[in-house]
Amino acid sequence: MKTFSEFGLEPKVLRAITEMGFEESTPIQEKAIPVAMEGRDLIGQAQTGTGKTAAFGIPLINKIDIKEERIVALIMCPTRELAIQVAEEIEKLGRFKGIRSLPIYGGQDIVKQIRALRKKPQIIIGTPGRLLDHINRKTIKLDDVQTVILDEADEMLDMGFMEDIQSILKLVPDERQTMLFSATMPINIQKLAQQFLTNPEHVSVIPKQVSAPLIDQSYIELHERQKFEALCRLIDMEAPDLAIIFGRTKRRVDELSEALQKRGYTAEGLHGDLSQNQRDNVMRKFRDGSIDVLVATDVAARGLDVSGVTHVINFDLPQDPESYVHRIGRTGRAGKEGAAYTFVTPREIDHLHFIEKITRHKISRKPMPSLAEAIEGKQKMTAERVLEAMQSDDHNQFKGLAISLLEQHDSVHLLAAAFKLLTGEKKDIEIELTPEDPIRAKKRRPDIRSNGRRPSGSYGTAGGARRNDRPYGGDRGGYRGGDRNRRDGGGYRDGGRDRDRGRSDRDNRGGYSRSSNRSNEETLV
Ligand SMILES: Nc1ncnc2c1ncn2[C@@H]1O[C@H](COP(=O)(O)OP(=O)(O)OP(=O)(O)O)[C@@H](O)[C@H]1O
Ligand SMILES: [Mg+2]
Repeated sequence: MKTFSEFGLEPKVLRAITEMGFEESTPIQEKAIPVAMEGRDLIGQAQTGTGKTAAFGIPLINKIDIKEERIVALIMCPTRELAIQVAEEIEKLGRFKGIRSLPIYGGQDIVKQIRALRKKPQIIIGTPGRLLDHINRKTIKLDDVQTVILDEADEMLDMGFMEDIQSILKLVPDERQTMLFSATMPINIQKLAQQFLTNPEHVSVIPKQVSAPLIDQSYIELHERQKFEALCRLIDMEAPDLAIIFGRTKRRVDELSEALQKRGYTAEGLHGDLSQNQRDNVMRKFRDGSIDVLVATDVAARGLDVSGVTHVINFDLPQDPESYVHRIGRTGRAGKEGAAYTFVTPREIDHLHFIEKITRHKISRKPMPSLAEAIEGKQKMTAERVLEAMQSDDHNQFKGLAISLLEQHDSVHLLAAAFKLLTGEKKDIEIELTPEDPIRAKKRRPDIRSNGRRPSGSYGTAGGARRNDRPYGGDRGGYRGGDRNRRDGGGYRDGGRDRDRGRSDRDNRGGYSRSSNRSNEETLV
């Protein structure tokens, strides 16, 4: 892997990269940065968690003239949380150069945004709905934009976003550099890219499977009514540091997070019907570890980078292979390992096989965790917590109590009772969730995933992409990040009260309707 000093970047940009703890470039960065620095349009595809943000962020920051007082670059993201996160990374990369960037997304006070826009940011990172709002109010002008980036391009160009993106890009001069990035590039992105890109270079780092290599993928076959018990057992057995649980609908997420709380887990839900304030709070708590379990709709499937996520659990099977790849990609990031579990009801098995086929990765079957395994996991966890607490000195105040209790009671009984309390055991609380309908297998012509040249079922690298000659699997060399504290939750702004108007409502809900699920839209994200 190349070190960043080999790209010919400005010293101030290099310094920012070093400060972020990046030592070597990742494969997509190594390939995309030089192409982007030539000013060419590009389509960049690489597995989840492999540094695509910096792959476009670094050349962008390097390129911008610091004296510029106009908006010269536009980054579009499908969700608010992602816009916030990308803005943070851009901010860090541009810190020493003094680049001014601004996130613009729905749910935040528009007046506040207008005030911030007066400071003449050079880069806007936004969600399409709110961007259009500003364009219509003439508070954002795109006449001087020279670089456009669509993060999660396939999602952005999905039917739900297409119209907005078209309206926005019409206002950007044709003489510009346009870059698309995503871990998944369905073949139809080609047609769409033709509209927006000029002679793009395809930069792809997808060895043979599109999902990230360090994720251990398994599924558990069970009935709908067994899911909640299985989930609790799985969490107990696996004792994740941080886990994201994906549910199909907002109602599902609400019910599930409430049920988990009742059973004593620190869980909260994230979906597009919450206020921006609530969404920000949930994300902040998850990033700083004050909740261990995030229950979310697909609003959290794309791009979110929270370090310490060891587990992703698909409580409901995702609608399509792309969603599967992105959901599980919330773990196993930046060279770390992760585990992904998917619950599948008997009627959904075909759909699971379809996902396996398209992603070209076998998902291994695991039995439903037994009660014994769950109890063992929980006990181990509790013992670890107690032993950890013993290492620190701040339990001295309890020593007197311990001595006096031990004089009166049997030590084994005493400790066992304390353990019981500590495990927060609340198994007797009855939980009932509203059942969800099973996902039906959708037969998709296999070749729409491929670039037309590869065998059916192959996951398309972007168009005529040059396949990476070197498998990426297991190569952790590219990641020797220092001790970057990603869980500081910094930069999460308080949401405003205003709601997006009409057309940006999708953005306000933070969700995105997929063309394939239109009829089912209410229940999605
Ligand atoms: N060169 C590098 N060295 C070490 N860590 C890096 C490097 N580049 C990026 N990272 C870190 O890797 C993590 C994942 O990066 P990023 O979010 O950009 O992934 P991504 O490819 O966009 O994933 P997704 O497809 O899920 O959006 C981030 O925490 C980022 O800071
Ligand atoms: Mg990303």
